[in-house]
Amino acid sequence: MTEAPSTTPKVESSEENSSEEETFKILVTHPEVPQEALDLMSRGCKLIMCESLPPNRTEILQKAKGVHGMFWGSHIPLDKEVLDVAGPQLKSISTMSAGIDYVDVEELKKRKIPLGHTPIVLSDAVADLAMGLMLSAARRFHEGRTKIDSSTWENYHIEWMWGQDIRDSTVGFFGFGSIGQAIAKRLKGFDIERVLYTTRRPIDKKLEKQFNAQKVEFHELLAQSDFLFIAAPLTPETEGIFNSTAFPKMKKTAVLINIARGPIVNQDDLYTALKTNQIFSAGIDVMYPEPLPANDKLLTLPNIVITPHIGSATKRTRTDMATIAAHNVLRGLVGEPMLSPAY
Ligand SMILES: O=C(O)C(=O)CO
Repeated sequence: MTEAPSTTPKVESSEENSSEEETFKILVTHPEVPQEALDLMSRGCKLIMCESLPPNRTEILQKAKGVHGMFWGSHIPLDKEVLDVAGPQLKSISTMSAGIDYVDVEELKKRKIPLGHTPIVLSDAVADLAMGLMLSAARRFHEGRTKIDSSTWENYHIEWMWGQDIRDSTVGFFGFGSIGQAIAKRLKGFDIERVLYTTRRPIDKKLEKQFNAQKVEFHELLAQSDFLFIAAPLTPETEGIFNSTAFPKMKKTAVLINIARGPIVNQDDLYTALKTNQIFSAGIDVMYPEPLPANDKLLTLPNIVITPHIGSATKRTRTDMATIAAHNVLRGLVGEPMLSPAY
């Protein structure tokens, strides 16, 4: 990779004639950050490693004082308290995630601290998982497994375990950024009829053409989609938007897939929609809370496939995310533009 900053990160010493060369200190908030990223950062900087698993806020707060950079390796809230504890010398932060809903972005902007994150590089892995959820929810993988376990395998019925066809379907995207487009690319082999989408930001006309995609209003997306992917960030506008008002507008045969953030869907309302067959099924990789308690009522339903937030969980993807986050932090320290700035 050639993304290292053009100068070696060094603190400008405030002491005249200081003989001791000071180096930047970077707080690494997760003990399992891939070695490639640690090697990059430790070349010119001193790493302050957090050791707790699961990562814990108390340890982060204990170790944050006086650091210049933060490699934020978990989804623990990154807020005013953390920034206050760290102090005014803090000049660069990167998350190791695409979503930054757990970061107080306004507070960071106010303090003029650059923030990096790691979108794009995970889009393929997340899209692969989304395809898996789509197929397994459409064709009832989870329910099928329970039929085997309970010796109720009854395929002598012609209509037993009928699922939904993907060919000739209308696929909707709530959010059509990098992840949505990676899913649409994969769908090209499935002979779907058309793609509908909603987005905050307009997308390139060339992309619309490439995916035969059409921008629609949210209510049309709900009414027309046979498969509906949620691939948008969690914001005050998207929180809870899939709720008891939205589900009755969807087709009874619709399959909902969420690989973005749990709270975009009102989970109680999703439970009711699945239980009462307002929609056919769902496949979700994200939910709330995470981890989902083993006694959560969603887990009692036959028509939902649930994975434990593993969208980006492959060795290559997580290593790339960590490496990009490390470059972001290093670049922020020397005042260079980050590889993938969040703003
Ligand atoms: O990077 C993120 O935001 C994720 O949730 C990865 O799955």
